[in-house]
Amino acid sequence: MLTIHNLSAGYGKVQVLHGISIDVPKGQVVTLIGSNGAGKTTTMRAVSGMIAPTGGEIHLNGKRIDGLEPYHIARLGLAHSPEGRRVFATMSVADNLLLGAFPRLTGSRPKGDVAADLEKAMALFPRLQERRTQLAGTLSGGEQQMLAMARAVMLNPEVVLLDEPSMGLAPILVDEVFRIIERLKAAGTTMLLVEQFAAAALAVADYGYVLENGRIAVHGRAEKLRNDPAVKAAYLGGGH
Ligand SMILES: Nc1ncnc2c1ncn2[C@@H]1O[C@H](COP(=O)(O)OP(=O)(O)OP(=O)(O)O)[C@@H](O)[C@H]1O
Repeated sequence: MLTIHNLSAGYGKVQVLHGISIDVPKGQVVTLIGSNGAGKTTTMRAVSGMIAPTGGEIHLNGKRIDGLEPYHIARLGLAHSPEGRRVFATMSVADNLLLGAFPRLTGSRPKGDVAADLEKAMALFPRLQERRTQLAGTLSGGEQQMLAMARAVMLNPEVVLLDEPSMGLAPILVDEVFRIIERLKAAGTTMLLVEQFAAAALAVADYGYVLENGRIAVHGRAEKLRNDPAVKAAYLGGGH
């Protein structure tokens, strides 16, 4: 579904990713783990077109997407729920969600029934349903994070990139975020997940990649990585 081949990317003269390859098969959850600064967010940004890759190829559903503009990549079915809850603070919860469907309305993909999808998203995220007319800027951090995830789902995406969905959340909300990821997975959503809680990410994922200094150090079935002594020692100590 999503294949990243030999991807290099960075910021100006600073090269962050040095030829990484990742495969995200249809209907699976793949997690990318690594320490701060390893390049996880940079990978997500390169895939969704927020930064231009300097090398390699990215294919979505067989179509080459590297070098395309972000709106074009979104129209092709790739939704990015970015780090840091980028919601539209002065718009209502419902309007934020409808904006998530905007690439569908402007693109060549089938429009589908946006109103029905809005209700589906509300059912998946009951907290948002309770606050649907409230301005997004007045939501708590956890609720804003859920709004960013729900907005990504409104695209009816082929693939969702979830960047640190649990960042800064109280433990009870972290559990809720992982429950929602489980539900999305059960509904057949294909996801690439970046998470600080590597153990929880590997518990929900089918496959994992460990990124170290912009290179893939290890990859394998999630269960295998969870039992790998080196991965355990470096990434699975404590945490969620
Ligand atoms: N906008 C930017 N301009 C310049 N350098 C950047 C920018 N964003 C990130 N970097 C640098 O790129 C490197 C990789 O950052 P990235 O955010 O991809 O790491 P990460 O693995 O997601 O870590 P974290 O969990 O801390 O977000 C870091 O050295 C970081 O300082």
